[in-house]
Amino acid sequence: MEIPAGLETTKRKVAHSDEHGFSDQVRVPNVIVMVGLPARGKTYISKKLCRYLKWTGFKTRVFNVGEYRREDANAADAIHGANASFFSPDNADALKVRTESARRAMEDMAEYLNNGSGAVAIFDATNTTKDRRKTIIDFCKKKRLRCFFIESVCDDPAIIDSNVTDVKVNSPDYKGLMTAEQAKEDFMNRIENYKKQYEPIEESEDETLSFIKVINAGRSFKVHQVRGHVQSRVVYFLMNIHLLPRSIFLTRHGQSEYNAMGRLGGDSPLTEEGQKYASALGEFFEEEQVPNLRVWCSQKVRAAQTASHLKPEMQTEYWKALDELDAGICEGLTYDDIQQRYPKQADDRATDKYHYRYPSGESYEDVVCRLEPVIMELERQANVLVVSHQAVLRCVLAYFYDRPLSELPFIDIPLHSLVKLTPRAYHCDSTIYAFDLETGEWSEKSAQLP
Ligand SMILES: O=c1[nH]cnc2c1c(-c1ccc(Br)cc1)cn2-c1ccccc1
Repeated sequence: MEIPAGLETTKRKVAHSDEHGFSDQVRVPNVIVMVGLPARGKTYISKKLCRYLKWTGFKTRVFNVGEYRREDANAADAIHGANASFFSPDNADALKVRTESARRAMEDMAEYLNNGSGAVAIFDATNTTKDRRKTIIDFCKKKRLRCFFIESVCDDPAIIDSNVTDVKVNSPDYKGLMTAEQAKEDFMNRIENYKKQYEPIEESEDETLSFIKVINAGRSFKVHQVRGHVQSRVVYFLMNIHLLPRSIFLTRHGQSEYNAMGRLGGDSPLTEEGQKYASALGEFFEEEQVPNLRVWCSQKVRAAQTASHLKPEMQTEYWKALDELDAGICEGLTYDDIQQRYPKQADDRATDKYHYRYPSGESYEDVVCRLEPVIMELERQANVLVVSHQAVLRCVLAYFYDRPLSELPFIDIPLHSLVKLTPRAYHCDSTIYAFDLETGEWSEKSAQLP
């Protein structure tokens, strides 16, 4: 009997299980293993990936073998500093310390994933030999962990040079031991030592291997056997990030009628004061002359009015995803109203402000979820100004500042202030410009946030 098109029953989705018997249906902890010569951005990728995965709700931690080695080396005292000779393949003592450090890091990783409720562990080390990778694969099989390799291959001298200059010369390995020039030269020798034994990943080494090769900081990729949700999110993230210097500007709308009345949400216009801020914002970017600035604005009237003083050629785009957290049945109320009418709601919100969802409304967790595409597009872009709302900017700043989600709902975002974020290798420089309505002046505060 012919089944009308579209009504055929879909086959019951059988849980896909790979050759290790890991099925997609159960939570399989993920190990992400970095591979690459020194100064190929392994720690850069590890930190950035960890920050992104944590923000999207995966409990993630980086295990950096260099930190373990420095602990062991200090304890052993046998090895002086960690200059290039420490990394010579002929230095048996040092090799012992390095192997022991890697072993300890792997044990801690398995503990974190199997007993510490971690979802993802990132193993940040060179892992440049087939032997070392085989050890890791066997270890993960034994501990029932899913393994994904990220190899960073880079032969662009400019990128390597920026890496050594930006991060290596300040490495704890050299602290106080030598000048920046000496440190740079020593580090180039360390790289030569690693090159002697470097075996790039090849499919032939293990046909079940899941890996991505990132070539020259994302100029091209080779992806092989991606398995599961986390690995596909990781691949997607790596294909969207870039190293180009740029700034991200964040501001709330100017004061609105509802702000002045202490009312939540709504879609009210700006007050006189709010309009003053909007006009000052236009003047700020008239003077700042930020190259190719893109303007992203929520679809609320108060935000659109705030962005209306910016030059038309700045191509303002309106994103619904940037709208304020929806307070549901509490929209338009003051906090006192809520305390009177819905005391239990007020209590629940105070108990867990991040997960609390307003009836018929949203939670901060819901806002993070709808902002993920905005964050991904911010990673792709260059200079962007975001004109949005308090709850939304708390989520965006928590991402760039790497704040725990529990702290996110408490990040301070005053009205009439503009945050300029400049992402660096391992942290974010940030400048806060506060506009004073009385004097019509901007004051500036800089901070290097972790
Ligand atoms: O591929 C590199 N080779 C040398 N260095 C590098 C990279 C990358 C990198 C790697 C993958 C992707 Br997707 C994007 C950037 C970042 N960095 C870096 C540069 C300066 C400071 C800290 C890190």
